[in-house]
Amino acid sequence: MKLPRIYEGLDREGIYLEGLRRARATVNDMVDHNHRHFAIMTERYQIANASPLGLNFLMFRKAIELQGTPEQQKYWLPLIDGAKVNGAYAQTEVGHGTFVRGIETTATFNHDTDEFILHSPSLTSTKIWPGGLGLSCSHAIVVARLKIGKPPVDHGIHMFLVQVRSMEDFRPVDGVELGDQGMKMSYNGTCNGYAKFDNLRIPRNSLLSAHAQVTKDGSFIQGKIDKTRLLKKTYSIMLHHRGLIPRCVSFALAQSVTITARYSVAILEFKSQHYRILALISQAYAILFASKRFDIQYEALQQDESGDGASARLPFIHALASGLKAWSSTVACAGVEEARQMCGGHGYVALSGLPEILSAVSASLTFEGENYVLWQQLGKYLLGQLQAFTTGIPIAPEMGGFLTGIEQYLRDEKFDAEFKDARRDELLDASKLLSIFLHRSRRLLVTAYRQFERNVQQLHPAQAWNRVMMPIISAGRAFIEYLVLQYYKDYIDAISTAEPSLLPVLTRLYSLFALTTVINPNSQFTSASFTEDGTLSLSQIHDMGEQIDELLTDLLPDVISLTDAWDFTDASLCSALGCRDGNVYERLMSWTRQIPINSAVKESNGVLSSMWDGPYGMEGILKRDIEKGARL
Ligand SMILES: Cc1cc2nc3c(=O)[nH]c(=O)nc-3n(C[C@H](O)[C@H](O)[C@H](O)COP(=O)(O)OP(=O)(O)OC[C@H]3O[C@@H](n4cnc5c(N)ncnc54)[C@H](O)[C@@H]3O)c2cc1C
Repeated sequence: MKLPRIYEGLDREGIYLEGLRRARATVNDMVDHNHRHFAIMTERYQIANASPLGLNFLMFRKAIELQGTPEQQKYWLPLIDGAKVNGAYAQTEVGHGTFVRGIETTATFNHDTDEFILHSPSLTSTKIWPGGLGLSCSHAIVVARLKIGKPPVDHGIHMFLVQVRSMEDFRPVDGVELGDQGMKMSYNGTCNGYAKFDNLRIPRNSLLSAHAQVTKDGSFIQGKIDKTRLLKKTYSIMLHHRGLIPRCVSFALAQSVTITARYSVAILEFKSQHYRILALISQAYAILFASKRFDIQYEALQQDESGDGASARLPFIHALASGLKAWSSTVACAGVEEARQMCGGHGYVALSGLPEILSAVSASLTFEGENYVLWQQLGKYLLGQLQAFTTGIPIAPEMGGFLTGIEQYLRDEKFDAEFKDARRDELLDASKLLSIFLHRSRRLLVTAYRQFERNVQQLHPAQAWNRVMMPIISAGRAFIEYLVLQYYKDYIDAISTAEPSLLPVLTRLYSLFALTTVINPNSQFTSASFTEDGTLSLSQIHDMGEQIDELLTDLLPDVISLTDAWDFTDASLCSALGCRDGNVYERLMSWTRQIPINSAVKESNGVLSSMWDGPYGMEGILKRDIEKGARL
């Protein structure tokens, strides 16, 4: 029962060096054995940007793959794959995160020297947050405004591949100030950092030039690639990274429920524990199945070379990636926190592994598109599709099934929904459950659409949008929950022939996921949004509660198999509470005794000498002169 090394060094430098040690081990493994296992997730199943060498294979490589010329790719990709360079992706600035169009860093072409001058013109233009940039990166993709001519003409935002440290001694090159951001909620094994450029000269071929080039004479040439392919390539980087998040957060949630299930074996009979663990397990599976479906659609888009097909698909996939990312990270983050609470005080201690998983997953609410901004991107798409539908403009093929039938909602007709008078036992039927989610999603979309249409007659569109933002976000969330349930159902349908033995448990889990989304003790909005129009009755909600109870009883014997099925190793969980052998208390106390501060105390007869007689030690407090006459 040896204490994992990550708990040994608790100073900033120690934690970073531990992160680097682990990163080196995984990268060496990839290079030596020619695989890509850790290119997306670390050995602890965190998104690879948690590692100081992670963004090299993730964002740095992808940017060159999609935005570099064949020559640039030929030169750089082998260096990346062989870990001969370590790259970061530097887009965010102190003053500009979500608002990418506001980026201030400039790359001005200098005709005389055939170079760009990379410069941070203000405090707010300082690059901040790039993973690995603080201490570990030799290179970075820097997103900057391209300027050419006298007076300079702004050609918009472009990507530049920039060397930021010497390959000899790893010092920052002249003209770049680099630094670490210090301790964060999590991600402390890497060095998210800042970079300030002071007229740094970089060669003309630093511009990633697949789609736009600057010639020696300073001409700006847009690539000949057609508009759809250009859009596809530009969006692909974002879609790729955004699309990875559901998969990664499903693992984070699954890790937490695995730890909590193993910790809870003796207390699973408590209904609240029983309810919470199984609801969370069902969510982890729902996110995983949805992410698999997204991967298939993303891959199909990549393979689709036809102009029309790809251009029709792209907006849907973009909206899907935004919504799935926002939904899955929100659900996973709340779920990991719930799992932590379920372990009581032990879940709060670092040795449980849960605080690290929680704080890491909470970063995914913010990066790759802040969630509330992403909900709006989805909302914009949905409102646009509904408007197209109502005015007879062709809609995306993926939206056909959803929008066909929405006329009833637009006409305010009474609903004869197929679930309207569904009896108690019918409320477990997969198709009926799906139709409940479809109804709610269509209804909320029409509500938001109407409110927007009303407001936009009196206000500027941006003001109207702002006023209706919350209903739009609710409509987006309901749409994603409907899709996730649809994907879950498709997955079960597919598995019914491939793995029929899994069908009963996965079907129950599906129903539990759906019903606990409707009846969510933690969210009044959720239940209300299913019932407020009266189509689903209160007595049906009561029946759902009873069905949940029965599902919980049926699923109880499967809790451990459902979490073991993720097959996490003890080493990847790093949890005193969650090892496979279930030896919780013995391991917790064994690891606690091995924490360096406790070892030091033990070696000096049970007292940490610096705390007793050091400059601010306890001795000075307890043995201070007591004022005459004072009472203790
Ligand atoms: C762990 C971590 C790693 C990161 N790694 C990288 C990296 O490798 N490279 C990189 O370039 N960046 C990285 N980032 C930065 C990240 O991409 C940004 O933090 C993110 O884009 C959000 O931008 P911001 O921090 O400026 O927040 P803001 O966008 O300013 O958000 C602040 C608040 O304003 C709200 N808001 C903003 N715009 C709108 C709007 N239009 N409508 C409604 N509300 C709005 C948001 O909802 C939020 O509540 C990382 C961040 C984290 C936390």
